[in-house]
Amino acid sequence: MQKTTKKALITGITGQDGAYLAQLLLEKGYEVTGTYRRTSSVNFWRIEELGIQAHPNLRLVEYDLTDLSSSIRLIQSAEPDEVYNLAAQSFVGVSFEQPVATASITGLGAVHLLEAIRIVNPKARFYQASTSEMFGKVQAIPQVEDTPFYPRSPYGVAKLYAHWMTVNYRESYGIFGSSGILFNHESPLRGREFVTRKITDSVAKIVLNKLDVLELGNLDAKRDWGYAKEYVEGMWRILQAEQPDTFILATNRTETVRDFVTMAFKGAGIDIEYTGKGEAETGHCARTGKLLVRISPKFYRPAEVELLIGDPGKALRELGWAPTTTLEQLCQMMVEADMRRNEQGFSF
Ligand SMILES: C[C@H]1O[C@H](OP(=O)(O)OP(=O)(O)OC[C@H]2O[C@@H](n3cnc4c(=O)[nH]c(N)nc43)[C@H](O)[C@@H]2O)[C@@H](O)[C@@H](O)C1=O
Repeated sequence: MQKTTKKALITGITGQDGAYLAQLLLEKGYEVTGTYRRTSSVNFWRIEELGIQAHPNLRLVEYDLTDLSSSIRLIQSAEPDEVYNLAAQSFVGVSFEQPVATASITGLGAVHLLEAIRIVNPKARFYQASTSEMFGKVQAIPQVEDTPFYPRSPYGVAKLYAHWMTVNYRESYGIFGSSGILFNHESPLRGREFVTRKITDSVAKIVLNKLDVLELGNLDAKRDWGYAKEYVEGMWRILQAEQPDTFILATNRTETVRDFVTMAFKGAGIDIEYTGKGEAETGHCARTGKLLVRISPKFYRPAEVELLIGDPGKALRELGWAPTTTLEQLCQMMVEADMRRNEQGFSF
């Protein structure tokens, strides 16, 4: 592989996508600056699991993207050719409880970086992590780049603002600002607050007798789930394009949360059967009848996104990007990782 001498800045390096993207860029020869937020317990387990935390071309810096002057100093010191804005308050459920913080971090944070680029180095390329949550109450099936947006959560609204500001800086100041509208993307590095990882971690715990029952919210929600490691390759390709633009990354397949639960238990050798409807629905082991899944209203959201399915045709045509990992393979990979972690007595 031809090595590059470019410099990249990744905000949110402690997250799933930040870790995978850092790994990819380091393999390509980039010098990477990765930012993390000061919290009481900064967590580097993902970059440690990928074995890149001590890479000589990786520099970790503390940064708060709600602060404009820090953003300016960050662009000055990192001197990036490419900026990937992956930092966010990214949990949809939490955004209903913390709408203002979500707006500030997820929405305004992107503008701080855009302003810093405009002031310090307008030639730096900017990638904004946009999301299928912007389609929310979907206006077309499947969703494509020009499907009208209709966000259904404070998170979706904040991301839509950041998305349009990226377009606006592109059109107003000629900044190479691109948006990847990524549909759900999962992996063994996914946080346990998200439903797929919650499910695979719980399946492992149930099999190992560390948990009794898996409690979930809306099992009917349908999502287009892909493999995060492939999606960060798409992010990189988006910034290598000749022109800044907006691209959907998705698999064009949608399944319910219930289907994912069935798949995950199957991956651990358990067939599950469901009875009842709505809040009374339960899932049982087909062989023993043991209760495995029940509904808890506390996991319902005030407004739900019922169905997402994206058409990644433009990314295939213009970037040569296409996902290859099936949902069954992805689910199996996650179940195996969680079995291993729980057997070893730790799980993040
Ligand atoms: C693309 C997009 O993808 C993600 O957003 P999300 O789709 O909200 O992801 P999730 O895994 O939290 O929920 C998926 C579905 O699953 C339902 N669901 C049922 N029961 C539980 C449950 O117990 N926990 C959770 N978390 N969800 C549940 C829940 O109601 C929803 O319908 C983020 O990365 C976001 O940052 C992003 O941009």
